[in-house]
Amino acid sequence: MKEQNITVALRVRPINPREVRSGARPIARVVDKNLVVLMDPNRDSDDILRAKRSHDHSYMFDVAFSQRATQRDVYQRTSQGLVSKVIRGYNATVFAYGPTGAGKTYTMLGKTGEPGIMALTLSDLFAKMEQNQATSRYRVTMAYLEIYNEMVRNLLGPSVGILDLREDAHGATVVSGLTEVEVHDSDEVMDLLTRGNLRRTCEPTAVNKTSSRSHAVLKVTVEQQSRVLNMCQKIRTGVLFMIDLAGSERAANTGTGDYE
Ligand SMILES: Nc1ncnc2c1ncn2[C@@H]1O[C@H](COP(=O)(O)OP(=O)(O)OP(=O)(O)O)[C@@H](O)[C@H]1O
Repeated sequence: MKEQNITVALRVRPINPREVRSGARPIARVVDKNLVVLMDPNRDSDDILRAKRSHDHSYMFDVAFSQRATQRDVYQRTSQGLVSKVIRGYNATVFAYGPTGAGKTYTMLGKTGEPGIMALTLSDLFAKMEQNQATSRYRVTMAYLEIYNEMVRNLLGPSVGILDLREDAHGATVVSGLTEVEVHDSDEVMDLLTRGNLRRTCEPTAVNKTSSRSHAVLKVTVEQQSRVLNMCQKIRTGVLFMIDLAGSERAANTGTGDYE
């Protein structure tokens, strides 16, 4: 894929048994890796009078995934390239949005045996740092928070308190009191993510019985310093944000595509 600063990807999730029972059928078709056709749900090939009035719509993305795409396919073609950049001191953000039940949490977090983008990214990050151990020294910290009803909550702290947004001395917005934990391998990260997720605010919606009602933000900070003795050697810091936004029920019901 051509080098660019923003990649927009679309993933079509498989239709679920409940939708099949209610008479739904897939209308999104991924054509040619980055073109998605939304077929007119009212299209009826037997109805000759209306055949010419079908309102299919085509949309282009940087990359599009069909319902057959695996978690690793999605990771490799969206986020894998960011790992070496974050290690070199660049900042990057990966976020998922879409209506409730679209598959954001599945894509970002995954489930047992099907790890999502967060776990796959961190696992590669640690593997890459291991390869560079001889020449570089690293320190990795992570923080995990949720935003629910306009309130910021710490998902890794000893207790789930409400945190304040403040400005630091350089005018940057910071979350005051956010727990930053130093991590040493991807197992440790997975353990913290799992514990943090148990604290997330969940509530069933009409279309998703395991709906996460909050935005979850994972912040991973990588500090890198050369082992070659050089007094002028600066520490390079790269920050990776991975965000699972809460999906709007209104968007799911109306197909407006907006989100809360
Ligand atoms: N690509 C997929 N393959 C298999 N199952 C999927 C896929 N995408 C989503 N699902 C399943 O669909 C259901 C809804 O997905 P998920 O909870 O990720 O939606 P969401 O977009 O995060 O919704 P919300 O905004 O309500 O939290 C879950 O049971 C999830 O496991």
